Amino acid sequence: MINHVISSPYKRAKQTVEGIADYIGQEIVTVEDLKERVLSNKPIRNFQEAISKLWENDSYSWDGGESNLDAQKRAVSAVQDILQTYEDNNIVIGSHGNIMVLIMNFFDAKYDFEFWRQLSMPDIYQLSFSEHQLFSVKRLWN
Ligand SMILES: O=C(O)[C@@H](CO)OP(=O)(O)O
Repeated sequence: MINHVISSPYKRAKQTVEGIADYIGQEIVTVEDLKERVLSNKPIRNFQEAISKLWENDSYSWDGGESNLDAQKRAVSAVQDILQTYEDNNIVIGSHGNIMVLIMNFFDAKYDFEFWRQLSMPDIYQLSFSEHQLFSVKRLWN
C-alpha cells in the first residue's frame, strides 16, 4: 500500500504521480531538490552527447549547468531526508530520468549512463531501502 506521494516541483513530474495521489486521497508533497538537473543555460545541440560527457567526468558541467556530482548531492540529500521522515512507509516519488539514475548511482555504481539510455520515459522503478541503504531495485513499468 502506498502511503505518501512526493514530487519534483515540475509539472510533468507532478502529472505523472497525480493519479496515484488522487487514488489514495493524499496531497502531493513537493520537494524542490527532486527537480530536474540543470543541464546548461545555453541551448544544447545534442542532448545524448551532452549527458554522455557528464557521465565521463562527474565534476564536469556545461555552462550554467550542474555536474553529476552536484545534482547527485542535492537529490540524494533529499532522498535521505525522505527516508528519515517517512521511515517504514511506501512512497511514490515523481522525478526525472537524470535525477533518478543519479540517485540510484549513489547507492550502486551499476546505474550509469547506459542504464539511463535504456529507460523508457515514463518509467517506474521500485527501490527498497533498509537502514537507508538500497537493497533491491525492481522495474514496474509494463
Ligand atoms: O532523463 C531525463 O532526465 C529527462 C530526459 O529527457 O527526462 P524527464 O525530465 O522527462 O524525466
